[in-house]
Amino acid sequence: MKLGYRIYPSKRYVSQEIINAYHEIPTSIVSDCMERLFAMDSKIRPFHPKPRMVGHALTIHCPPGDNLVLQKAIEMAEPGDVLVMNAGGNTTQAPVGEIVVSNCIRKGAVGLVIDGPIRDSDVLPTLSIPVFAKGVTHRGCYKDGPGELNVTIACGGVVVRPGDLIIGDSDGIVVVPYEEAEGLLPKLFKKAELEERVLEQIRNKTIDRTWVDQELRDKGFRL
Ligand SMILES: O=C([O-])CC(=O)C(=O)O
Repeated sequence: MKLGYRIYPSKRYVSQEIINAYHEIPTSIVSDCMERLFAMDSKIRPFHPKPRMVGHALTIHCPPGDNLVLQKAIEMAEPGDVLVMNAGGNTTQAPVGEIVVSNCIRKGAVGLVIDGPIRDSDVLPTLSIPVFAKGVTHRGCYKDGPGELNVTIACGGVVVRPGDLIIGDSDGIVVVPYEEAEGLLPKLFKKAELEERVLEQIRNKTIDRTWVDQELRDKGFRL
């Protein structure tokens, strides 16, 4: 297929059980458990009061200032998809507003992530799915193309492939490679339990903090 005009179906979906399990875990823990290498740019922020989101990536690659193939992506979207769009990092034209998000809701998508801005910023927080984006502008996009769907993209400094797991909350977005989604779960739950134990020890004042001085000494500090 001709570069710049590739449109592929996505056939990779993790199970609903895996999606449900990720709903229990904050992005901070997922990110820590992947060595903090899969975090999207923190400039991509939620524009929604309840931004918790877990779904499989439907990837979109549009030229800056254009959203023609995003319109096609909406019609290809399956329930549970997160539409993830490389908009070229352009923050002067918004590919996504109330009409796009309402159409995504019609298709059962669970969220959108754009390395560009939104518009209709008063309305988007009132809709039923979150949008993560880099800012706001009233200026809209053209619909001329070209563009690509379900190809490997970069978004917010992370590689995203069709079907990768996209997890979002108030802290931002983390991407779990499709092949790792199930295998990572035990590590995530173990870390979540560990953090809960530490917080309990802080609350009941039994926390052991001797490791701080030990770590400093190991690094050559003279205390
Ligand atoms: O359709 C578009 O170009 C984006 C937009 O304005 C909307 O979603 O409301």
